[in-house]
Amino acid sequence: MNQKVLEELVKKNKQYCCKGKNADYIPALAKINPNQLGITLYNIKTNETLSVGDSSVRFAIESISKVPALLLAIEDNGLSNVLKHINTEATGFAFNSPLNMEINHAKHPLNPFVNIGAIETTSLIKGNSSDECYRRLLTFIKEICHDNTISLNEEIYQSESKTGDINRSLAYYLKGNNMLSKDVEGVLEVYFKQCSLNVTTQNIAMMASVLANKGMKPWDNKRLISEESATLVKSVMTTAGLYDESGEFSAHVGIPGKSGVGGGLMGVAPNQFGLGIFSPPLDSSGNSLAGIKLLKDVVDELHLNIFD
Ligand SMILES: NC(=O)CC[C@H](N)C(=O)O
Repeated sequence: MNQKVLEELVKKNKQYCCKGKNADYIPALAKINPNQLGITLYNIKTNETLSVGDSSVRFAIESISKVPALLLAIEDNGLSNVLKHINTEATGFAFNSPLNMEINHAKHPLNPFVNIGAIETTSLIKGNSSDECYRRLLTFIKEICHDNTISLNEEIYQSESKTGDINRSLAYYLKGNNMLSKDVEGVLEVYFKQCSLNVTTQNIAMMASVLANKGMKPWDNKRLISEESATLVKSVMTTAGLYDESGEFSAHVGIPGKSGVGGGLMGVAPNQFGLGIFSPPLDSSGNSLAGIKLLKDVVDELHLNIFD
């Protein structure tokens, strides 16, 4: 694919920005300009980057941070220990639903990519204080995104924290059922901060390229995560990366994906590309509406569907 083809696809899909709605349960996200669409493709074979549209705009990573948090928790504890705390079942429920825990009287959160499982995941990151856990996660995110300038969006963090009572209820549920070993407010501080990091589509494409490249950073060929954890994470992204829209996404787009309510969307084309997309207006499941349409067009154009 060349620049011109990608520009055409962005132009074609820009019309969908007005069909979705910015997240507003985090008030700071409601204020973001909705008329934005950007994409970055990172080719892991040639190390070339292709970017079009609003690809250097910084936006809140939100739930895409659940991927690096899980990867770091696995690096810290080993995969089998993490899986003693969190299952990998696709839940089919909204990302913040308490049903992600309660169904089947589960003894663990059902999935690391819905909020209750993500809070549990964050609690598994090692550190002597919540600040140290956050710093370690930030360092890891800078490394996997190949960008040392990634930092906290203070306004979004304050907004998340002030309005985060559903997440608080999920964390207290975990604590009350002896599933959270750390203090609730400390874990939530790390979780709200990880969601409030400012990233670009370039950053997301780089992170996706490490997963596409079986855990090796394609830009320097050094291993960052184990192949085993890259494989596991891609699989969970395929079944649960887009919450209650994951089945539709897999059926119609056909690559591992992970979304965030800031409008970000990560796509992984194994052994080929890392993809990062940004467009703030969301569909009813909380996923970037124009972002999914654009990703589908790119996947079709490049024949990346893993089920083909
Ligand atoms: N789906 C999302 O991106 C949700 C992340 C957001 N910070 C929340 O916890 O509600």
